[in-house]
Parts: sequence; C-alpha cells; structure tokens
Amino acid sequence: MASYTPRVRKLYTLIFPLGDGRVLLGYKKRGFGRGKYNGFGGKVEPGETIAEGAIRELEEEAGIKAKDLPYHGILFLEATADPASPILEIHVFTSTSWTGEPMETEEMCPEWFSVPSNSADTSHPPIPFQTMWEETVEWLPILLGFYFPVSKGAEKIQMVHHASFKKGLNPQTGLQDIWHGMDENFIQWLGSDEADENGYPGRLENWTEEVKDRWIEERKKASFDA
Ligand SMILES: COc1nc(N)nc2c1ncn2[C@H]1C[C@H](O)[C@@H](COP(=O)(O)OP(=O)(O)OP(=O)(O)O)O1
Repeated sequence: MASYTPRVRKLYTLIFPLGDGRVLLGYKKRGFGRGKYNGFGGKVEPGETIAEGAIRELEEEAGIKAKDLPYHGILFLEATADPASPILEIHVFTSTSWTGEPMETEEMCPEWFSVPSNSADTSHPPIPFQTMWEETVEWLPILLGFYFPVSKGAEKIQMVHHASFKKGLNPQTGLQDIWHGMDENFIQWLGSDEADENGYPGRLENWTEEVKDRWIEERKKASFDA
C-alpha cells in the first residue's frame, strides 16, 4: 500500500473581532504584510493548539483576549513561482466577546470599520479592501455578509480557499515579491453535517491532512485542465 507523505505546511491564525455592524482590522506596521489591513494573527508556536495560538496572537497584536472563537475556515496559500516553498495554512476565526480594549501595539494598529448590512454602524469608515491582501477580498465580504444578517448558527459557516501567488514587481514596494499577484484561486463553502458528493466532509473539523492535500491537488488539476 502506498504511504502518504504530508506536504510541508506552515500553520498560521487569523482572527476578525466583530461588533454590532462593525469589524476590527489591524494596520500592519512591520514585517510580512506591512502597510496592509488584515485580521490579527501569526504563526502557531510549537506546543500550542491552533486556538491557543489565535488567542495569544490577538492579545499580542491588539491587546484584547478573546472569550469566544467561532471557527470559519482555512486559507491555503502557495507560491506558484516557488513550488518548493511550504503552503501557508491559515486558520480563520471571528470573535464577538473579549476582555480589554483594542490598543495599538508594536506590530498592529487596530481600527473599526463598518460592515455593509442593515445594522451597520456607519460611524466607521468602510472596509479598506484596496489595502488588503487580494485573496482576502474574495472571501471576507461573504464571511461577513453571512455573519451579520444571520446571527443564529453563524459560527457554522466555514470555507476552504486555495490561492496561489506569482512572482512579480510589487507596485507598493517596488521589490520582487512572490506574493505580488494572485494566480489560481478556488474556494468552497462548507456548512453541512454530511460529506459532499466527492466525499469531502461538510465540517472543517473533520478534514484530515490527507483530505486537505487531496482537495488542493484536485482543485489545481481541475483548474489546469479547464
Ligand atoms: C498572502 O495572503 C494572506 N492573506 C491574508 N488575509 N492573511 C495573510 C496572508 N499571508 C499571511 N497572512 C496572515 C497570517 C498571519 O495572521 C499574518 C502573518 O503573521 P506573521 O508573519 O506576522 O507572524 P508572527 O508570528 O506574528 O510573526 P513575528 O512575530 O515573527 O513578526 O498574516
């Protein structure tokens, strides 16, 4: 029987704190993604769970400690220009309850933005999609759009998203940057207790490493063959 060798992946977390009709984003002041707005997160450290890593990073970056942590999805990000590089596996959460007040830290400057919905708090500016990672623009409106009108059971909405990036000149920095432009991109929304017709579990909690790799490879092949 052929043995299964998992692909190298780096684990990251990403949290979007939510208020009534508003979302807290962080302006990244240094390092990877500097100059962009994003959720709060970072690498999962050895010995901690993904949820523990998410809570720690939110506190380090925004000064608040999450009391709830609905799980929404996984982003698989890959550099097309560098096939040997690991896949970034980013686990996405929201949070609606925390202790402390958002505050600027060495890494991030937190700011509230209005989410377009019936209950939107219009005292904040609209989400600055033009200064966010381009793959985030694909799924964040759907995630927030689902979340706000449907408060009951909203924590069940989940997604998997694969995006690959090509090398090029980054117009923002003027440098060669493998994350410069999005190449292939496919997204699947989950929300069922049943597996789909291809056998993929309807809940992310049930996705094994092997299932994740198979899903990515099948989607890539389908997009190549199309
Ligand atoms: C390129 O596409 C990305 N899109 C989005 N939305 N988020 C991304 C993308 N690539 C990375 N991220 C997220 C994942 C993490 O939340 C941060 C990066 O974390 P960082 O490299 O700053 O990790 P830390 O552990 O905080 O690093 P240091 O403490 O060593 O600065 O961005």
